[in-house]
Amino acid sequence: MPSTQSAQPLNTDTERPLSEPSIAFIGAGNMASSIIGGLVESGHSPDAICAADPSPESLERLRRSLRRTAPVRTSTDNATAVSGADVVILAVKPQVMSQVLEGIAGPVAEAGALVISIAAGITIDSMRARLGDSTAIVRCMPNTPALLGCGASALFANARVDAAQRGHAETILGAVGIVEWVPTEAALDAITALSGSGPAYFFLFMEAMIEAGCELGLERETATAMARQTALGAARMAIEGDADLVELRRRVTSPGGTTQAAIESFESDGLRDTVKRAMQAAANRAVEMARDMG
Ligand SMILES: NC(=O)C1=CN([C@@H]2O[C@H](COP(=O)(O)OP(=O)(O)OC[C@H]3O[C@@H](n4cnc5c(N)ncnc54)[C@H](O)[C@@H]3O)[C@@H](O)[C@H]2O)C=CC1
Ligand SMILES: O=C(O)[C@@H]1CCC=N1
Repeated sequence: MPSTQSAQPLNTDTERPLSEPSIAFIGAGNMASSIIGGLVESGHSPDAICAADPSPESLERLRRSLRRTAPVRTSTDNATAVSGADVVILAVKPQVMSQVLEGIAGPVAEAGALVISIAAGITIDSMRARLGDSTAIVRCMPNTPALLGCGASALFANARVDAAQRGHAETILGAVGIVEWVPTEAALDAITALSGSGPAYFFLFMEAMIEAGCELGLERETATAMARQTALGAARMAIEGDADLVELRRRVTSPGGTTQAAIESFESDGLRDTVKRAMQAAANRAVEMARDMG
């Protein structure tokens, strides 16, 4: 039988590859749990991951979500988790970010860690002001489908981030979906409005379709099953199909048929403008949240 030993050199203290960064998650809620789950399933050593959260309930939910794999390390103290980490992932709500950064600035500087923030609307400048000018920072906007490994994350790095650290950021977020680097930090506000908040738009559209289906006389259970499967099928065709979105739509739309009647109704009701206004509102809110943080 061939040996299954890792080809990479190992850190003899921990038996994990030297190239594998140790990662501290600050906040162990929904997004952190998704990313940790993806990392562990893609082969990252659980003992190279520590999650800190003051809420024992959050830590317990994280442990339960990882019940099929070896447990990650946990702590109720952020500074303890950060100590010695190569990468620190900030996965707390924007409202507590200021207090969190002040508590970990010392250990982050000491470890020379890369900081990756997934918080909406928290700028690199505001983090740098609390962590120090020399801190390597990546701002990331992921989304909740990360939970199923089909997330979409956009990344922007400050000038302190080196090539190896960019690689770490890509590997970590790549464990739960696709990753795109954006050329400016401002582009992240647009990304937040598109893919960060986007899953909720599709859920809302599906809710509206289910309600309309019920009004047309369907049982709710039937309407729900058909709407869900239609969303899945459309998403898969958009990604895996052989044509662009306009062509895929054209193929459903028989001239003078039912789809044309519906599309004309959407267009005359201003669906495209409705979407533009909603996404503008989301992007504006991201900018406001950044201003509130200062
Ligand atoms: N939910 C979403 O769709 C997305 C969320 N985000 C961002 O991800 C971040 C986290 O969001 P969720 O995971 O949804 O929130 P969540 O509420 O599920 O998790 C936040 C966790 O932070 C913990 N926490 C509170 N104070 C803390 C402190 N001082 N130190 C350490 N942990 C603390 C809470 O106990 C909680 O477990 C937010 O900044 C949000 O803007 C980004 C993209 C999508
Ligand atoms: O609603 C929010 O503020 C966060 C950011 C993107 C998705 N959820």
